[in-house]
Amino acid sequence: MKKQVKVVAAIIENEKEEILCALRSPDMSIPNMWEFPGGKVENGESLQEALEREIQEELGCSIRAGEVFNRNVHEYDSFVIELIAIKARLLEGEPEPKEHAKLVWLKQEHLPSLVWAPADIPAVEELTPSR
Ligand SMILES: Nc1nc2c([nH]c(=O)n2[C@H]2C[C@H](O)[C@@H](COP(=O)(O)OP(=O)(O)OP(=O)(O)O)O2)c(=O)[nH]1
Repeated sequence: MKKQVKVVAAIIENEKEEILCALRSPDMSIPNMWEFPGGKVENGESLQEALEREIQEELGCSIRAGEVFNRNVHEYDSFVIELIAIKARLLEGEPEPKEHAKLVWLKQEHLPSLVWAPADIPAVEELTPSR
């Protein structure tokens, strides 16, 4: 059976109504694809705790994680991911790409212009206005 992972990902919006998008670096798994920053939930953590920890580690800023926005189960070649996208707001600091190749802030309608990790497509579609 394929390994199962539970991953939380942050949908962080700034005051210009732009959303933070992160490019996975060539040496990460699922390389060179865009994602919402986050990572795996560890044993004993709530979804919100996991997300707040991952963002501090990866982007060096603090957030407050809010409600779940989208949940999607996606089967990759070597594992199955449950991706849980959670709305979050910045509390302190500016996001810095400590592990990612690049960070960009994009308006919701421009999100589909990026090449997203396949597991993220439902969350991107839910965020994107239909016209
Ligand atoms: N963080 C994040 N990971 C995603 C998204 N979409 C998606 O398919 N993934 C995949 C990529 C990775 O295989 C996995 C998350 O692992 P990770 O490497 O970012 O998290 P981590 O820091 O906890 O993992 P590790 O390197 O310590 O093992 O989920 C997404 O939107 N955000």
